[in-house]
Amino acid sequence: MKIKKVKNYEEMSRIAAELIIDKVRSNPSINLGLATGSTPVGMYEKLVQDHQEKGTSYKSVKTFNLDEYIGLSSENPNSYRSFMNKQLFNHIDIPIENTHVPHGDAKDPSQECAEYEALLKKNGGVDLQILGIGGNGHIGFNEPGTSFQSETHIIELAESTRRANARFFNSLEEVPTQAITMGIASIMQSKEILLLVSGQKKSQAVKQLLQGDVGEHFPASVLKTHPNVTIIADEAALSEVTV
Ligand SMILES: N[C@@H]1[C@@H](O)[C@H](O)[C@@H](COP(=O)(O)O)O[C@@H]1O
Repeated sequence: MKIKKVKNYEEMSRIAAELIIDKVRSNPSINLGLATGSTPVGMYEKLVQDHQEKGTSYKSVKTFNLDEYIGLSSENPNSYRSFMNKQLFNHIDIPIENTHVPHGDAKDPSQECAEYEALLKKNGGVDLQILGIGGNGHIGFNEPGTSFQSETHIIELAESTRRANARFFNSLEEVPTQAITMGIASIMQSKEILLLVSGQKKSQAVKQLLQGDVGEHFPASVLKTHPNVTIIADEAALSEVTV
């Protein structure tokens, strides 16, 4: 894993956006794997700004999001589909049919998982996957204990994850208990991975990632076995380790 140490959230967002813009310009039909959460918001803002000012086009780009809450329709403001439309898709020239987020309100969530995995394969997989990390080491919504062999599947959200994400909802009770997430194996099939980490509250997770063992107890540790991972982390996130 390559580690790029940056000053703060702003610099992390800028460098991540520059990397993506470079990739999109050199491969206009790239398949991007996208993440939600607070971490990539600044990066999306910069992609939108660049599109508006410099005209980087996403006409032939395809996107595949990591996960979605089960039970939330795409119109629900807390769905990851709404998040992506609001943060990115509505502001760039990507055809909406090129954007993929698992359907959280699918009648048969298991079938939706199988179809999402098939969709990834049919499109040749993800070229560049953007990731954030949960405080407990989750990537996508793959909670501790998830098999490294897992493909897109249904997950019971950890209590700590529901609490961390409750800030987006009116109350903790409203946070869904399950999600559909790309599996660890699905994520690992990506040709390249970019992990973004910012802030003191992620410093223990970063320490465990960099200094701990590889194992299913800490999902992000699998990234150490991938040949092409870059971590962009700010000083606060790296405050517990020396790099
Ligand atoms: N499913 C998402 C992840 O994809 C995200 O990386 C993580 C961290 O979120 P944040 O960036 O808000 O800290 O938690 C969420 O639960």
